[in-house]
Amino acid sequence: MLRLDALTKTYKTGDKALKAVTLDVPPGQVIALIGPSGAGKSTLIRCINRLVEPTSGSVMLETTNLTTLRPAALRRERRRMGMIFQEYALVERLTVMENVLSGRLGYVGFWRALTRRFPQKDVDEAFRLLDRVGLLHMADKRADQLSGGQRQRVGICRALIQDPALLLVDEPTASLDPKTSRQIMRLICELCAERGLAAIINIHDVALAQRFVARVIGLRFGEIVYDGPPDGLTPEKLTEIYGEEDWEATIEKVDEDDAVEAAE
Ligand SMILES: Nc1ncnc2c1ncn2[C@@H]1O[C@H](COP(=O)(O)OP(=O)(O)OP(=O)(O)O)[C@@H](O)[C@H]1O
Repeated sequence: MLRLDALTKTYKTGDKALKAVTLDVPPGQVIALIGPSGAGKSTLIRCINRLVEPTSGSVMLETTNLTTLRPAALRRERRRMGMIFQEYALVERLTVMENVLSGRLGYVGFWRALTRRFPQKDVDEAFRLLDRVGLLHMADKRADQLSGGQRQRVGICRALIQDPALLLVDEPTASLDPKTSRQIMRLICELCAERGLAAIINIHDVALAQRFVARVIGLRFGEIVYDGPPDGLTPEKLTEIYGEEDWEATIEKVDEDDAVEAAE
């Protein structure tokens, strides 16, 4: 459903953030993107919806080449790509419900958006989504009254109400504690499975990636150096991706997490 072909990004500073990355994402597949700081993970995610303009190569979303679209057509295609951010990107002074409905701004007309009069079906869907993520009782609360985990749930609802074909998720748990991180990763993966939604999740926590997804992509210096199942991430592979470190500890941590999870 998504194909990146020789996708390259060289920033004006000369940084080669992506070097001819080629990647196929089948419908409904959830991918974790791992790699050290500066490997190009955020750049890859942002080149897909062109928040960052690729230097060369192509991004095909189903039959549409996103890299050649003009602004109006790009705006339409962006509706099909929900984005979830590390810092949630909520409007603090708006309510939870208003933040979720803002995911529909790409669909409703200008005047409706200005007066925030959304169609009833959008409001109904927002209630359904909030119920699904356990935040129905918070619908009227202002975003600035929520915890980090609750904010991210609102961010997830806002992305899903777009009715996307693909989720682009940039460090969804980087600002959260370990238990909340696990809950958020599980929620994202469950929702993708329920909706048959494909996702690319940029996540720096290897143990979390290994725990929740079936396919992991390892990036290093803008190139894919691993593409496979989580249990193929041996200490040697992780060293290849990240450089020297004691990976036995990370891999064991997954087992420990299982025990913690079972106890919770
Ligand atoms: N706006 C920019 N201008 C110039 N160089 C940039 C810009 N954004 C990123 N880079 C460079 O591109 C490379 C990849 O950065 P990117 O943020 O994509 O990596 P990352 O894997 O997401 O890292 P992190 O995990 O630290 O967020 C780095 O060398 C970075 O310095």
